[in-house]
Amino acid sequence: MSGRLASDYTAWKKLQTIYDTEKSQLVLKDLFAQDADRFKKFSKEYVSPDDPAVTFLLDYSKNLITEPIFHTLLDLVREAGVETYRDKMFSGEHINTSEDRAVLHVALRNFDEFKISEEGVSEVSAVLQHIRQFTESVRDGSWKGYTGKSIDTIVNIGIGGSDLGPVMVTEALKAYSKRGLTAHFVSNIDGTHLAETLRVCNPETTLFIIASKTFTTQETITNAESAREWFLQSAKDKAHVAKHFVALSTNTKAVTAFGISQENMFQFWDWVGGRYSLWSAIGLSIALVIGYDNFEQLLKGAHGMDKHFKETPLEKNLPVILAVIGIWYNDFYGSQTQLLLPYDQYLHKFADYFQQGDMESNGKFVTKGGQRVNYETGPIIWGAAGTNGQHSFYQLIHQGTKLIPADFIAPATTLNPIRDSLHHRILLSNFFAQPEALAFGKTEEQVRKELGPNASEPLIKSKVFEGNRPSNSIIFPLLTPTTLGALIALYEHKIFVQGVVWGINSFDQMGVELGKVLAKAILAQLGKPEDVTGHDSSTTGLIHYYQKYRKE
Ligand SMILES: O=P(O)(O)OC[C@H]1O[C@H](O)[C@@H](O)[C@@H](O)[C@@H]1O
Repeated sequence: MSGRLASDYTAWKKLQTIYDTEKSQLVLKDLFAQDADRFKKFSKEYVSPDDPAVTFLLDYSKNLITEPIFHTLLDLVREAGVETYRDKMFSGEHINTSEDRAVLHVALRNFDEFKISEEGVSEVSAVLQHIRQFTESVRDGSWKGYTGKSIDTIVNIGIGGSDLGPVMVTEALKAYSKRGLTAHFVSNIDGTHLAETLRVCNPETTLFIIASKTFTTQETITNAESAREWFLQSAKDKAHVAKHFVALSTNTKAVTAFGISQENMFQFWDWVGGRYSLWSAIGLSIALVIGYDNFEQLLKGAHGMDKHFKETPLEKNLPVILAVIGIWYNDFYGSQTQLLLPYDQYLHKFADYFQQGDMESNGKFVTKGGQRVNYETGPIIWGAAGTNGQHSFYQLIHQGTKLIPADFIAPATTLNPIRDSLHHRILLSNFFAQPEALAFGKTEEQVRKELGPNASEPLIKSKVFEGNRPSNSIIFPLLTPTTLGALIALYEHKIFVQGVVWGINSFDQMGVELGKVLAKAILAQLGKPEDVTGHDSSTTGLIHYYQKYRKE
């Protein structure tokens, strides 16, 4: 975030030379054969500084690295000033320079430990209390709807950062959720999303949570207005809106203009980025579903990781380790993508969540200093829950032509030990087998032996696995709110470290603007063909085609 080009750093140049000269020797099979201690050297156990029960193991030994490479990568982190920028973030400096804002999601889960003086920080605990009171009254049934019935359904209306975190976490912590309270999430402007949700809602017992940092996002405001219209068809009296609509926002004026009173508004601040906001009032739906105490555990788990990130030397600092390994593939091996593969059905939205978290943060081609980078920045994030991915895209990661680094993530024990944990043992056997297969493959010689002398040459070749495909493995005892908090914060800080090394601003999102502006202009032209002006022939042709069929 110094704004310097990463490729100008001495360590970067050194890494390039190492890559050019040593690449052919970086063979996992040999690296493991040469060093019996490789796993010991390249794995670390995280134990939360706050709670020894929050722990996981990161095994990064199946990466195309040696000790000198690892240390040169850490030199790069040092040279880029990551430690200084980390401390600036924690102290509330305005490191989001393009928007002149602090970046303080760590203040939302701080519980008064780090001293941060920024406007709003002192209000965090009051908002948490507000969340506690409100969630308790909804969950114990004392919050009543307009006909005196308790709430049994919540609908979070929000998009991007005001949707993805709550969706991911409520799915991940479903086992901790209150039965009898159903949560829906409406994000898409496509009327289908709202219509299909409202079909299963009862206006007397439904609470709408309008989640929008800016309270100006077209999708969210339109969905919220339509939900209010639907609600009033039954409730009739506008005064009833207060019992069924609450807002999560930084924009008090727009919230009150919408008709939601200030006491039903849960505040947050401009130093909370949308994709880092699940820890703020945006997490209200999470607290409603899993209860306030579990929500607080989630925050505490993240806080433990914040402390680890802030206080641990670089060579033992887990977000730093993940970040540098990612940089090694992204910038020297030319890998375009990064897989996130949780072997846990509860984490099936983890990759979706970090698509925004990582790609909106680090998908930038200009440094903070305004220079076009001459290297790759943020990777494409994708993934699916194991074992589903194995029956879908794993063919390509095993035998395709691309190098795709993968993070495998799994709990050692399951929250659903059906048939004496048989399912879980099968799941974990796959979690252990896949990184092994990727790393060590299967040689032509092995295939020949297996198939016998009559096998055809093409068949033999098609069954060879070249191996040498890298991965990290993360294994933790059980998926709990605290462990989940720590895992999310681990990846958040990894994104931070990479952004600093690449010299970009990980905390703005200018790239989502242009499409929005064009859509607004086009919306005004959709009526008549003669109104469609100022576009290329392709866009004009597409709109004209639509106009032949439009009914409304
Ligand atoms: O919460 P809001 O203000 O509705 O924004 C929703 C989303 O809008 C845009 O896509 C971006 O700015 C995202 O970062 C943000 O999360």
